[in-house]
Amino acid sequence: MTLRIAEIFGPTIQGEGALIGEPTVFIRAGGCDYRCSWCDSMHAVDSAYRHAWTPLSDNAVWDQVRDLSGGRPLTVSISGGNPAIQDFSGVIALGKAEGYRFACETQGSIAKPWFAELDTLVLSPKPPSSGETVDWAAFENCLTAAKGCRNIVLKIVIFDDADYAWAQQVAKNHPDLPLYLQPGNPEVDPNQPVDLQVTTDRLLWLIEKVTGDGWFTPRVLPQLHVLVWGNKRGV
Ligand SMILES: C[S@@+](CC[C@H](N)C(=O)[O-])C[C@H]1O[C@@H](n2cnc3c(N)ncnc32)[C@H](O)[C@@H]1O
Ligand SMILES: Nc1nc2[nH]cc(C(=O)O)c2c(=O)[nH]1
Ligand code: SF4
Ligand SMILES: [Mg+2]
Repeated sequence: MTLRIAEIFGPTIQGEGALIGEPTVFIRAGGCDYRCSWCDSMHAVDSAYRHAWTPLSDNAVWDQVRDLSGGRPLTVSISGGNPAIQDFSGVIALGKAEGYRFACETQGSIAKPWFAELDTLVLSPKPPSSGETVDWAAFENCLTAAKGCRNIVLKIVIFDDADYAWAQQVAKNHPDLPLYLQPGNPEVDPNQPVDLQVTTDRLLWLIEKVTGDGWFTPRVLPQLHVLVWGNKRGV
């Protein structure tokens, strides 16, 4: 299988959601079926960056991950773009044979059989502020495809009150999925510093919404990598 890869980097720490803080190597797939207005990874989405996406075989991808991790098994995070456009089953098989674990981040718009091979599937359906509309039938197909994956979680980005209300409805419809909320980052230019006060104010706003409403099921987390590195790429 030949994969279109925007970047492979690490080891770093997983900055978001269920595996926050866990050492990981990222594989960022090139290409996405969405165009979220606030996407922080447009270099893996917009076809203007296509020239920088490298066609790599499963083995070539795996060799890079092994080199970056020094051959010591860790959790590999497959993100993008939408990695579900492509077939990562070969890479996952190569890694599992060497004792590595796999997590994948996807918006839940395309289901793939290889979801069942993952240790963690992060489904991140997009709220109204993204400008995208969720196809809930496709989302359900992702859940079905992932049967066998022990850790399926929801991660929702919240920019405003409408996103927050939407997340509450999603939580109601999926009470069995652990839910992680993260404030949206409005500053996504990799060449501009992030204002940490703005970042923590948005986190505080979200924490106060959740606690004020007595909504005690989600976990509220910052993007740890943004606090540490801002919008720097490759971390
Ligand atoms: C870049 S996306 C790639 C994977 C997949 N396309 C998805 O959206 O889940 C990885 C995660 O970053 C989140 N994200 C993207 N832009 C963001 C922003 N400006 N602020 C906060 N989270 C953001 C997405 O919602 C998603 O949970
Ligand atoms: N450290 C770190 N954590 C992340 N969690 C999700 C990321 C992503 O862009 O998919 C990401 C990323 O790019 N870096
Ligand atoms: S689905 Fe993910 S990668 Fe695609 S545009 Fe939205 S945030 Fe960016
Ligand atoms: Mg990111």
